[in-house]
Amino acid sequence: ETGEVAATPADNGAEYLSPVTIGGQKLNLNFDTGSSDLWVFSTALTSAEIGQHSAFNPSKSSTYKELDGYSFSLSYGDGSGAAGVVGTDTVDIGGATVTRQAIELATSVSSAFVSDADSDGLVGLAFSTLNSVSPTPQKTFFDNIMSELAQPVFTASLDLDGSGTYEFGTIDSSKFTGDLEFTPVNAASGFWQFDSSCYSIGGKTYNRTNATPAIADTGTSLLLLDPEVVQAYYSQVPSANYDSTVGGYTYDCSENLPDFAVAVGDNYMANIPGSGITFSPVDSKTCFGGIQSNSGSDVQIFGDALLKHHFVVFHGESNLLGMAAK
Ligand SMILES: O[C@H]1CN[C@@H](c2nc(-c3ccc(C(F)(F)F)cc3)no2)C1
Repeated sequence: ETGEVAATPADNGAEYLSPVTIGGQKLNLNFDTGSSDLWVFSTALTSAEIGQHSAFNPSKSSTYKELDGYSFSLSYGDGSGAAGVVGTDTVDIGGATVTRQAIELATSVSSAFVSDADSDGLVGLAFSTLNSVSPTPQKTFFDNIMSELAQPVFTASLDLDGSGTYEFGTIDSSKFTGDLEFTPVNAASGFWQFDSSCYSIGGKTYNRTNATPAIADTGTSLLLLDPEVVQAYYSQVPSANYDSTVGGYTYDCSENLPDFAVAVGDNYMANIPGSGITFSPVDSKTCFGGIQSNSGSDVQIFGDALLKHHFVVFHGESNLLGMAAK
């Protein structure tokens, strides 16, 4: 079995959404390799909360089964969150289908999700150990389907031009160039976590002692690195400075930015060309960088700002992360 869906940029490229059919109802969901809950807007929300979203209506699905007394409550890195009830239903992602997938129906969502009008919820693709359902944590879609897949993998090939895809069960070699390099993942963290101990700026490589590990997180827009790395990068950008009003490093959009690369394990340097560093404009002449600080937290977050330049393989059986240029 295999499945393939488009990954379409939304929210000015801050996220990528893919169509998922649940109990015959189609929703546009954010595939998030940094969390492990599949949750959706539901008709239990108020019409003000639902707004332009598609909301799952359990009473309209002939295959939905409530998990009596089960609930979930989630909060994301940026303080947003959702909470509600849990059931199972048939979930189809581009043809890859799980018949009894736990789906988490939001009965409350934070304002940021209400105003993020394009996303109808999330598909968590980190490890099931991080699932938030009480009293019994539930398995992710990938965990449920892995044994049925032609290969126990899913891949992310994100692209701002709208050509991006998520695929389950196959590695499409037409989607990358050069070698696919695999790195061991520390699944005990619950994340797709690996070591990253060097980086390069404008082609000059720097080795690091006690670098914090990194995670591959398709649900994070930016590349959130240790402060010393971020300061080193923007020290090479004359007009760059930390602007607390926007909460990050900004610079003149006219700057000729140096290339940046960061290690994924011991045998892959993931490069971002200087022309691909900017995340968004702040005003007519100032730009906000895709490289920002993780504020000294104990993990570096390799989000879409990095991942969209690469073909990424998440190998569930051998806990490996594969990276290739494209
Ligand atoms: O928690 C970590 C797991 N992956 C990261 C993640 N963050 C979100 C998110 C999506 C949409 C929104 C909102 F719509 F703006 F509310 C907020 C957060 N989705 O994955 C962070």
